[in-house]
Amino acid sequence: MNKLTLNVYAYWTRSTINYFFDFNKRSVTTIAMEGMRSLEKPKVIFVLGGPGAGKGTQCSKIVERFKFEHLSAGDLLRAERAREGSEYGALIDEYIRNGKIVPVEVTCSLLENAMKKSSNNRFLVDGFPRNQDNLDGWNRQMSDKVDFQFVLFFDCPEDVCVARCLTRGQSGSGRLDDNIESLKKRIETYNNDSMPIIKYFEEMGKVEKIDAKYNADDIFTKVEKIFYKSGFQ
Ligand SMILES: Nc1ncnc2c1ncn2[C@@H]1O[C@H](COP(=O)(O)OP(=O)(O)O)[C@@H](O)[C@H]1O
Ligand SMILES: O=c1ccn([C@@H]2O[C@H](COP(=O)(O)OP(=O)(O)O)[C@@H](O)[C@H]2O)c(=O)[nH]1
Repeated sequence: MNKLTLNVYAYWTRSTINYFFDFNKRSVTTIAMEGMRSLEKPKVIFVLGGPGAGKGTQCSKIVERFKFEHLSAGDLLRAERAREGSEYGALIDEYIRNGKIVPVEVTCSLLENAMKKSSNNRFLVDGFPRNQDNLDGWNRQMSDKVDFQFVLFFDCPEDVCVARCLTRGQSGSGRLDDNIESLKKRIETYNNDSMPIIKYFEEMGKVEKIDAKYNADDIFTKVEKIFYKSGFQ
């Protein structure tokens, strides 16, 4: 056997050994972890608060810091409304303009599909559940499939909410409902239909409430503390 053949042989032997070691290392640690993670139910946090309370703004910060996936029920509905051929486009349009809450079958399916598509197992469900129909539908379709954590509630005075939404509308949000007529209806829906849901979770000791009238960075400092306390890194 000449020197070149010997080197090729040695190289091949080393590569083969390395391959099996790497494979075995992956199989005991990574594959087991991947397997365990896929068996775990996804963790879900509901993010609630009035229109313009800052839910979306804080969710973006949480995504960056804690690697959650942000599922805004409102954004999912707006995307479905805009989807060509959607059978729910006109219905969603009518509900959003009037600050009414879309039937849960539509919203819950959009949320479930988005969760199925994701490889993440931590979700911020933003702007849902907003009324008893939402909560009942979620309990029927989703509650067994997820590991619900708590409600993150951004408590914000009405006048601050209205001012923020109007500014958002004037700075080109393109939203049909960031105008004073729709806002009056959204606030009414929030007080009549969404507040009782927040109270229900509060009675279960499942609400983390944050005063949301301050600036976004100060609010996030409080949000961070809640997430650390709840075991998220
Ligand atoms: N803490 C805050 N202070 C002032 N403006 C804010 C704050 N949080 C969000 N905003 C602004 O108010 C508007 C509504 O915020 P957003 O996060 O979209 O609220 P929500 O998702 O609750 O409707 C946006 O234009 C956003 O930039
Ligand atoms: O679960 C949901 C979430 C939103 N919406 C509709 O979408 C609008 C906008 O909701 P979003 O959360 O995007 O905005 P917010 O009012 O909190 O600023 C609401 O007024 C509802 O008409 C709904 O019907 N069901």
